[in-house]
Amino acid sequence: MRVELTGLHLPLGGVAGADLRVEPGEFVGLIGPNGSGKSTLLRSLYRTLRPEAGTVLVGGDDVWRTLSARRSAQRIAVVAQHGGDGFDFTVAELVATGRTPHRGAPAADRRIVAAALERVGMAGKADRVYTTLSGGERQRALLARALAQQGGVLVLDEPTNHLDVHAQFELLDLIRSLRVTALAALHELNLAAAYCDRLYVLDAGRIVAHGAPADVLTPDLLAEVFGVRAHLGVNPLTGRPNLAFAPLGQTPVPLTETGDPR
Ligand SMILES: Nc1ncnc2c1ncn2[C@@H]1O[C@H](COP(=O)(O)OP(=O)(O)OP(=O)(O)O)[C@@H](O)[C@H]1O
Repeated sequence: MRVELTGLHLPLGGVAGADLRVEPGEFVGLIGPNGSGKSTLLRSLYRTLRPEAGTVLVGGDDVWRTLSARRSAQRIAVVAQHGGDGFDFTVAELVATGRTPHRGAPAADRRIVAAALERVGMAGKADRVYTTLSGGERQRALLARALAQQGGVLVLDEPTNHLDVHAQFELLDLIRSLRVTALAALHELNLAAAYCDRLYVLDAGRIVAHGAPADVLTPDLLAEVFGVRAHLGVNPLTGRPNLAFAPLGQTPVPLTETGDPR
């Protein structure tokens, strides 16, 4: 299912004139500094912040003008930051809320919820109260709810928050394996480079670059947008782009021809 945001102006976050497209089955990362408008832009996609201008198409239909809230929730599942806070639901109850847009048969819904919990490795914690989970367990429960929703599009707002390094890989591997259309706001640029097919860079509400990670994550762009010095290399373990960072202005360490410090 394709996602197309065109000429998007939002009442918050300074998002002005944003164009963004996610092709069916693509995993696209949205990166940018704190406060650049990533969450705000995602909210317009999952129908919680109405655009002032522009269109949000999912599967060819306008989320705001054509689809009802229920129809759009059948297509778009969300793993938002703090998505389950404030509810004393058990994990199974929380995940079952992912079935709300479908109004399916209860027995079938229970099977879908159980399968989603199994998929994220949370089957053993189905009866725990959500608010008693660790940060990483909460992220898995929220992903299970999104899986249970069975939309063709997955929107994720910093899904690797609170996860240890192994759990980060596991979660992003899982998302890739779903082969859904996915758009994720990510802070960890090396994870974005390793997992995303393409990246969009937001700076003060404007999309300033997009493309393949190795084309986008240039030292010049990272200096301008994030205010850091960066070295773009290759992760010797994965062959994917790999960044090393230093504060702008710090004296560079002299390197040998192989890129090692002298
Ligand atoms: N409800 C709101 N009321 C007022 N300002 C808001 C609201 N929501 C967001 N903003 C502002 O819009 C800007 C963009 O916020 P947003 O949360 O989209 O940024 P972000 O790129 O996701 O940031 P972070 O990386 O820190 O999560 C910020 O300056 C924020 O304070």
